[in-house]
Amino acid sequence: MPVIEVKNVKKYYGNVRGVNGLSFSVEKGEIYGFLGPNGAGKTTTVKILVKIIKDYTGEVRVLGKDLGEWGKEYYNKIGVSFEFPAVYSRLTARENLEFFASFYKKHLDPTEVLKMVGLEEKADELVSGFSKGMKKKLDLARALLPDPEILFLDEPLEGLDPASARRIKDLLLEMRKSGKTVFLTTHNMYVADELCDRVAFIVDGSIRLVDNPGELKVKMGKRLVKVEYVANGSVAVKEFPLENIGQNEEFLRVIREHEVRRINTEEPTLEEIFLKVTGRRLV
Ligand SMILES: Nc1ncnc2c1ncn2[C@@H]1O[C@H](COP(=O)(O)OP(=O)(O)OP(=O)(O)O)[C@@H](O)[C@H]1O
Repeated sequence: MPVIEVKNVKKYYGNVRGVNGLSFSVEKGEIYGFLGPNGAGKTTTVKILVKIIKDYTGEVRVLGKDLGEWGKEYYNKIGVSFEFPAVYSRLTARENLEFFASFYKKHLDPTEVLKMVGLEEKADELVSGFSKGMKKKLDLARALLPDPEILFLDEPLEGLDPASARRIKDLLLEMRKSGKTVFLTTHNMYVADELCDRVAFIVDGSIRLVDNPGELKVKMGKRLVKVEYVANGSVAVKEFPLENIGQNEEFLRVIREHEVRRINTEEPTLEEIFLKVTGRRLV
């Protein structure tokens, strides 16, 4: 069942295209990655979905209702964390969450949420002394407070050290298991590849391609088998198409007649696919 349905959405800032003819849908319980070059329209899309931008044309339905029909209760159903953390420096981490919690009728326990993002030991420290990564984690904690059905995250792992990033990735995977939906934007292809059930490539304000990262690699790349073997006393390398490898006479000859050192299958990375689809460089 789709929780987000976007049909032919357009938003212009004067003459400047934000998004133009954007259509996609996100299923309940998936981690959906929105990928695209700078200026493609990712932030514009998220701003439309969280009701910051209202003057768009086209149809947007979230959790079964037209976006225009949702009132304040919408913010009990969604959690939003943008690239730049929206937290107060003069309060402690716990005070921040208690403050934001006061806006909700129902919310998770701030101490629990701090534990979820790995900030329990910093709970009573002032945010003014927090690093960029700690603020990012606190902002995610803030987004988690209403126990939202859908989480909108802009570059959720930006600035996190590897251990923190792992913890947040596991948290997002756990949320998915419990039926929550995560909509994230990122420029990090490894993050997208590891976390996302589907990725959408947005170019010039509309979607160019949507698929599962694993499927994409099979479809977009010619999969090759690379064989390293010893010939005349030195190591040689040959590549063969993976398709029907068992019937490939040349491949069979090489592995029968030589000492084989290594056989690898190679597939394109999501980064290579991104560059192919968008025709641009990663920034
Ligand atoms: N407030 C605004 N006023 C005018 N133009 C804007 C405004 N916000 C965005 N734009 C323009 O709309 C286009 C899409 O921008 P958007 O921020 O949605 O892209 P993005 O995909 O999020 O890019 P990035 O990866 O750099 O964050 C860009 O050309 C941008 O300059």
